[in-house]
Amino acid sequence: MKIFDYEDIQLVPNKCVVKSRSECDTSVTLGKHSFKMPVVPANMQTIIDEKIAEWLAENGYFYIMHRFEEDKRIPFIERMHHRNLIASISVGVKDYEYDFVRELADKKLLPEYITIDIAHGHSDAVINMIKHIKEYLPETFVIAGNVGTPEAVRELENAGADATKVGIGPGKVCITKIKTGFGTGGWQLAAVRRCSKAARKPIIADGGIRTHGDVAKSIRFGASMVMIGSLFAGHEESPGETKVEDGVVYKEYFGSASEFQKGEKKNVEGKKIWVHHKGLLADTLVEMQQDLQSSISYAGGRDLEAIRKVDYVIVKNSIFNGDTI
Ligand SMILES: NC(=O)C1=CN([C@@H]2O[C@H](COP(=O)(O)OP(=O)(O)OC[C@H]3O[C@@H](n4cnc5c(N)ncnc54)[C@H](OP(=O)(O)O)[C@@H]3O)[C@@H](O)[C@H]2O)C=CC1
Ligand SMILES: Nc1nc2c(ncn2[C@@H]2O[C@H](COP(=O)(O)O)[C@@H](O)[C@H]2O)c(=O)[nH]1
Repeated sequence: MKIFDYEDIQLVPNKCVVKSRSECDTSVTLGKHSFKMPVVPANMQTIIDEKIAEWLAENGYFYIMHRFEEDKRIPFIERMHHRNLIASISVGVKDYEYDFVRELADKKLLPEYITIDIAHGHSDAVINMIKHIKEYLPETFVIAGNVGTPEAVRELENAGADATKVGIGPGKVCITKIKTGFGTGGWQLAAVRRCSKAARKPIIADGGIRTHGDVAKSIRFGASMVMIGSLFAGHEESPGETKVEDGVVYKEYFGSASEFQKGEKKNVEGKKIWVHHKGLLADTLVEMQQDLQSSISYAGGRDLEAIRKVDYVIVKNSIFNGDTI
């Protein structure tokens, strides 16, 4: 098994076939809908809120609303549908989530996307929830995760998942790899590759993206979509606290399994960091899209398909993907 991570890989350029990078098409289709870019902000409370979700949907980006304000989910779906926007929400696997899915069906509120958002997705808990959603909301596109192995991808797909999310422990505010010794931290890109070879449906690479070039690398190794937390943290619009130290503005970014999210110190597998204020999210998205257009031109093509076929070299290996403890 070849083991590597984002920082270990360089993609090898091909002859350019476009006159301008602006000709390169970064759009992607997931389920019945197409989006501007194969990128989705992480469904975390310091990355997305309803305002950002609405803005992303209005502007042609994929989004997944987090699941940490449970009571707001139904009014959110109603508001999005009232405006003819896609509703994309998250659920957990606790008993009350089964009732929630039934309530959606009873009210004929059919979200276009539901993401089952659990740390260890290769479990009967997730398999049963996939089947439950498919029974009550058969038209909804179900994203299930998180997993880190081909076996898990196949099992969740067989249970009815329309896409699986790959990444156990590569996240910037993740401490799973340190606290449990398990996961894809340090070899996330190789795990994406292994999983995508087994997959019959789309894979979402989740966690460990540290540069815009990592999006192209994820696509090269089989991802259809890339979930990103830290690169989207710290923007003007980002939810969460702001602090100023020595004239420098910081914003908080915390893990969904951190004490800050959970409100208690139980099974903590996430931490909080302060990131530099980065300006407007819209500007970062534009820059990311331009960089991806450039990646497509280096791949010698006009759309994302070109990236999937490029050669690559492994330049080094490190287990922390640029992170420190
Ligand atoms: N991608 C990643 O690497 C990780 C992501 N996270 C994020 O943190 C949030 C909280 O996740 P999670 O704790 O799963 O959600 P929940 O708190 O909803 O717990 C999920 C359920 O699964 C049970 N469970 C059994 N084994 C595990 C395990 N190893 N890890 C987690 N739950 C387990 C839990 O019981 P009990 O609590 O009693 O064990 C609980 O009933 C999610 O948003 C998730 O995406 C968290 C860690 C890793
Ligand atoms: N182990 C943990 N992983 C977490 C936690 N909260 C979120 N996450 C995962 O991280 C990615 C974002 O990664 P990034 O490198 O882009 O910042 C996110 O989508 C989750 O899968 C957590 O508390 N612990």
